[in-house]
Amino acid sequence: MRAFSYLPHPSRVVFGAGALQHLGREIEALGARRALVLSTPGQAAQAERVAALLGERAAGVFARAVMHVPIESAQEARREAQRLGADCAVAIGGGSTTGLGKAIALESGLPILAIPTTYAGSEVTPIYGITEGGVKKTGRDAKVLPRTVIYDPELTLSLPVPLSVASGLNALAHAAEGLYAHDGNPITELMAQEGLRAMAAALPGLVADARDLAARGDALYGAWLCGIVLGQVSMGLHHKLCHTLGGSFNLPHAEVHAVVLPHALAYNAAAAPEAMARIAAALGEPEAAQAPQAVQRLAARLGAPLSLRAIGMPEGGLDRAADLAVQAAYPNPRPLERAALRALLQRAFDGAAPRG
Ligand SMILES: NC(=O)C1=CN([C@@H]2O[C@H](COP(=O)(O)OP(=O)(O)OC[C@H]3O[C@@H](n4cnc5c(N)ncnc54)[C@H](OP(=O)(O)O)[C@@H]3O)[C@@H](O)[C@H]2O)C=CC1
Ligand SMILES: O=C(O)/C=C\C(=O)CC(=O)O
Repeated sequence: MRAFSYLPHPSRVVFGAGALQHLGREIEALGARRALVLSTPGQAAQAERVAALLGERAAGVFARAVMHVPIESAQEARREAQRLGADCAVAIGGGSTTGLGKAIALESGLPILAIPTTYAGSEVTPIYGITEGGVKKTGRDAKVLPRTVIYDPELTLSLPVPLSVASGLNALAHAAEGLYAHDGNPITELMAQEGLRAMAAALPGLVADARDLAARGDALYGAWLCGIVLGQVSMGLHHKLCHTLGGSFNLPHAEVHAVVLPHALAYNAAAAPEAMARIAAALGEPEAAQAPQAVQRLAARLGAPLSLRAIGMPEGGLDRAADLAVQAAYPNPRPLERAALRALLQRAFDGAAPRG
C-alpha cells in the first residue's frame, strides 16, 4: 500500500426519498433562526416551498441565482442576506444556486444547508467560483463547504432528462479525473469507482423513465460520491478544458463536460492506464484501453450532445481555446501539448471518436 494522507470534509448528509421533511430538524441542529432561501428564478416555487417548511426560521427568498455566479449577483445576494439579518443560507437547486450560497459564505462565514437538485456535486466541495469581468475565478475555502446536505431524489424528478444526462456526465468527469489525480488516494479511488458505477447504472433507468425514483436515488448517490472526489483531489485537463470553454465561450456547463470527457480521457489514456482500467470496470467495458470510447458510447446511448458544434461553440474559437488550455495548466498525467490539444478540440467540435 502506498503512503497517502486523507482529510475528510465535514458535512452532515441526510439522504433518502422524502428527506426534505427533515429540513426543520437540520436547520435547528445548525442553530439557525433566520435562513435566506436561495434558488434560480426557474426554481422559485421550490424555494417558496422550502421557505414555507422553514416557517418562522425563513428570513426570505432570493430567487436570482445565475450560472457561474456573476459578481453582481453575489453582491446583491450578500446585501440581501445582511439586510434580512440572515444567519444561514439554504440553497435549493443545482451548482449555480449552491455557488451563490458559497459566494455569500465566503464573505460572511454564514453556514450553508444545500439541497441539490442536479448532479454537479458542488454541495460537498469547498470549491467556489465567482465571475468578474467575464473571467471566472475559482478557489478553495473551508468556509464555503455546506455544513449540511439534504439529498432528496423526489426533488430531482422534475429535472428534465437531457439536463439529468448532461449533469450525470459532469459527475462522471469528477470521478474519472479523480482516478488519475496526482494527489489521489485509495479512499478517493474507491469513491470514484463506485460513483462512476452508480451513475452509469442509474442514467439509462432515468432516461427510460424520468420519474423512476430508484434510478433518481442511485444517480444522486453517485453524484454525491463523485462530488466528494472533486472536493478532495486535483482535477486535470478535462476540467481545465471545460472551464475554458464554459468561461470564455459561455457554453452550458454540464453539456460541455458531456462532450469533452471522452476526448480528454483519450488524451490521457496512455499516461494513466490504471485509471482507465477502473473507469472501464465501472462502466462494464472489458478492455481498459477502451474506457474513453465506452464513455462516449454511454453518452450517445443516453442522448447527450456529442459535439461542441451542437452546443454553440464557434469553430473560429478553437485556436483560442487551445491557447487558453495550455495557460495556467491544471496538473495532468500527460503534459499539455498545444498541437495535440488543438486536434482534441477539433474532434470534440466535430463529434468524432476519441483518440489519444
Ligand atoms: N464549486 C463546485 O464544486 C462546483 C461548481 N459547479 C458550478 O455549478 C454550475 C453548474 O451547475 P449545474 O447544476 O450544472 O447548473 P444549474 O444549477 O444552472 O442547473 C442546471 C439546470 O438544471 C435546472 N434545474 C435544476 N434543478 C431543477 C429541478 N429540480 N427541476 C427542473 N429543473 C432544474 C436549472 O433550471 P433553472 O435555471 O430553470 O432553475 C438549470 O437549467 C456552474 O457554474 C459550475 O461551475 C459545478 C460543479 C462543482
Ligand atoms: O467552476 C466552479 O465553480 C468550480 C468547479 C467546477 O465547476 C467543477 C466542474 O467543472 O464541474
